[in-house]
Amino acid sequence: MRQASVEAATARDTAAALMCDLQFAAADELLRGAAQQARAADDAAGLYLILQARAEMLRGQEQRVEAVPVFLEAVAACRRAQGSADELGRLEASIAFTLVNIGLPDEATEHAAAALELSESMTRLDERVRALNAVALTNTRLGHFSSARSLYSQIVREGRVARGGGGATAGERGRAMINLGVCLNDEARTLEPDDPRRGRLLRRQIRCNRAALTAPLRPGNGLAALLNTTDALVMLARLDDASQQLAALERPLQDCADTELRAFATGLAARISMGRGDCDTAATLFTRAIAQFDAVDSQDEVPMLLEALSQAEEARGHLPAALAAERRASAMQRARAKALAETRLRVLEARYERELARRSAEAQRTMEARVEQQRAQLNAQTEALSHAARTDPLTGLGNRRVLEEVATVLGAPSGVPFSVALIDVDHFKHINDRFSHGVGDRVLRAIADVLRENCRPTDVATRYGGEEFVVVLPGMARDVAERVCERLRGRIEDFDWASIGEGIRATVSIGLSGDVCPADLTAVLARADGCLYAAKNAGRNRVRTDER
Ligand SMILES: Nc1nc2c(ncn2[C@@H]2O[C@H](COP(=O)(O)OP(=O)(O)OP(=O)(O)O)[C@@H](O)[C@H]2O)c(=O)[nH]1
Repeated sequence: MRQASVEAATARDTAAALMCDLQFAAADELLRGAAQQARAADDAAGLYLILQARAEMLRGQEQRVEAVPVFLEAVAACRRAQGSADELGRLEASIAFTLVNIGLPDEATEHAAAALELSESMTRLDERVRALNAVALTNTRLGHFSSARSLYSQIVREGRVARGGGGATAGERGRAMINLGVCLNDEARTLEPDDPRRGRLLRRQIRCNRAALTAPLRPGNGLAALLNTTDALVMLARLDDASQQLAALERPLQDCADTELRAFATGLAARISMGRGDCDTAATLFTRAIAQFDAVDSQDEVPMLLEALSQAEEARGHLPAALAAERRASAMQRARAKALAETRLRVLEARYERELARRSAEAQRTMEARVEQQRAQLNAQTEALSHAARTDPLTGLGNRRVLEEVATVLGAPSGVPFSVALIDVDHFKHINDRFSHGVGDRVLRAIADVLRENCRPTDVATRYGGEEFVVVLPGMARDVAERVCERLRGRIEDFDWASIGEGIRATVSIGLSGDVCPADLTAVLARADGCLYAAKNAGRNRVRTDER
């Protein structure tokens, strides 16, 4: 993960402190502002930090639908900031949990799949187990019971391996066992009462919840596990066992602050009475359970309880009450379907918006990459053209243009003396005429190689034209330059000319103009040319310098 800005980290910490003081509105405002700044500064890592904090806060505040777009943007920012598999997996799992809990398991599928894939490379076992839990829960809600069951078994196994590895993983393991119980119960509900698999699933559910109680659970989760067991006993028509278990839970339930759990227990007691044919008590208890759920505005169980109440009222001959319960159940179901459709629409809008943002960012990146590629091509072409324009194609040495550039640099009053050697191949016309123009070319290339190999990196050897070369020797006094020229001449004379062709021999004459500082290169070359003329006149294959 890239480094988040200090501002983003500070905003996140300040918001966390505000949340601790239950100042959620202030925390939300702070996080929104900080997110805006991180977006403007293109600080993906900071944006991820802030959005994750805000999404978790909204989720904690039961504002699950509002949390979805924030989570979606957080995961995009986390990807851009090259977040780790643990970080990304946590976010994907959170999105899946959130979508499942708002009743949209279909929408959760994509995120569950991402969490599953990331779980392979997650290094934190608690995060990995949490991600697998999210995937299994999504599968349960989609009715993919068998894959959910095998995932839960995997989580329980991994949790057991990591038993020494900390409470967080053990907690996830306990939660996985409870969720497995829910999964078994959901599957049992899809089967006919006389299906033998139903009994097997419910008995396994009971075993599973009892096993969950051996894991370190939050108090509410322990009670939920026991109530789920009671639920399975009721479904198995083991009413006495169910009743006994419920009686044992009476005290802990009274002490428990969770009204929903108490309402759930009342509903179970109602179903036990109903199973025993005591419709009067059942009707009273169903009505109480509904009131308890209504008191905490918890709607999930109510339509089912209303339908059960309607049956109880009908059985006791209270038809208007039966009808009223049925009407409210169907009104609630309609309202729930409508709310769900609206929620789905909002989630889809949020995803669509994110997709648009992703595409436009992608298009921008593609465009930038293309521009960059074209720029690189252009630079390479310019470089190649400039190299070609400055290079003699036959020998690969610099050409006259390079010499002109050197002249401009050396013409500046830098105080650095330099020497210039004008080198001319002796009787080159004769070589061409006797051996061919091709051999002449090879002789020129060989001389260029000798010059290249025997000059310092700071010296500039160029082909001046035809069979003439110029070597500029910066910072070199005449007497030293003369020795260098003598060496060059000797190396050329001693070159293995027979390697080019039988009978070939080539020498050069060199005119040297030395200790020039600063000077006009044209004038210097004219002086060197005078020296060259002298060398030729003196019999060739020799060096002549000026001012001697
Ligand atoms: N093979 C070949 N010959 C070239 C090239 N450029 C110039 N020449 C030839 O080089 C020869 C130069 O001849 P001259 O100027 O008469 O001088 P020279 O024969 O070297 O005699 P001196 O300089 O007096 O020793 C000409 O015949 C040109 O055609 C080239 O790129 N390749």
